[in-house]
Amino acid sequence: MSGQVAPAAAAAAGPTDSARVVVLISGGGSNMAALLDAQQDPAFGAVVAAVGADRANAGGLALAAERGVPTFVESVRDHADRDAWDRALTEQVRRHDPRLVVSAGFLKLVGPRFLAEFGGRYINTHNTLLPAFPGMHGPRDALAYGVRITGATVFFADAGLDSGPIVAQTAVPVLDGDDEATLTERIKQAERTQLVDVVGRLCRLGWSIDGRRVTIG
Ligand SMILES: Nc1nc2c(c(=O)[nH]1)N[C@@H](CN(C=O)c1ccc(C(=O)N[C@@H](CCC(=O)O)C(=O)O)cc1)CN2
Ligand SMILES: NCC(=O)N[C@@H]1O[C@H](COP(=O)([O-])[O-])[C@@H](O)[C@H]1O
Repeated sequence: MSGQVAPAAAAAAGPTDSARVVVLISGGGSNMAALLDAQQDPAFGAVVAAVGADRANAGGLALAAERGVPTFVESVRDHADRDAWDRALTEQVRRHDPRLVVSAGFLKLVGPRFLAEFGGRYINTHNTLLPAFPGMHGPRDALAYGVRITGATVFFADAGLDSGPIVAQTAVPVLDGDDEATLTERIKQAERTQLVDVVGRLCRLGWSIDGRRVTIG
């Protein structure tokens, strides 16, 4: 994965100059909500153009709609096969002409058609310090292993599972007495701060990817 994406307008003076971002979710969308809060500042440099989900009961959809953000749902079960779903998701996202696609708790692996169009400008936030503990249950797996430090990772997604080039990481301690819920929530606090920072910098300054090396600006 290599390539370069230019910054948004030199001085993103407001929403009309901000980079368009599509956010993909499957659940409550607290990371998505943090981006909606951040974009209230015109200097943020990004605006959430749409929020998509793989299921209609994703709680974040209602939250986005309440704030006037267009939403869409593409469920795998509504399509003949996974490739048809991949095509449909790609078309839905394309409609919103994003500079950047962000997934946060989006519980589907996107396929080759999506990556052909958005690879290199599709980031995901994951609630562990990759490459440790990829997949659906990061905090649970970290707790079970007994690590003392975990955290969250933002990376450019590729065809693998949580294996793409890393943009940023933030460390979070595992405390005595933690269970999956307390650790997951502590990670989320740091994760949201990191995601807002990374999305803002990517959109304001642009980025380049050379192999596994990501450079912002
Ligand atoms: N091509 C890629 N797509 C996605 C990636 C990625 O790295 N490459 N990251 C995920 C997010 N993610 C962890 O951060 C993740 C999401 C989903 C799964 C998974 O096993 N999903 C199953 C179905 C699970 C379900 O619906 O309950 C599946 O896709 O069949 C693992 C990791 C976002 N997409
Ligand atoms: N690897 C998949 C996965 O578990 N992702 C995790 O889902 C949460 C979504 O929270 P949110 O819906 O409150 O933003 C996030 O913490 C994210 O790291």
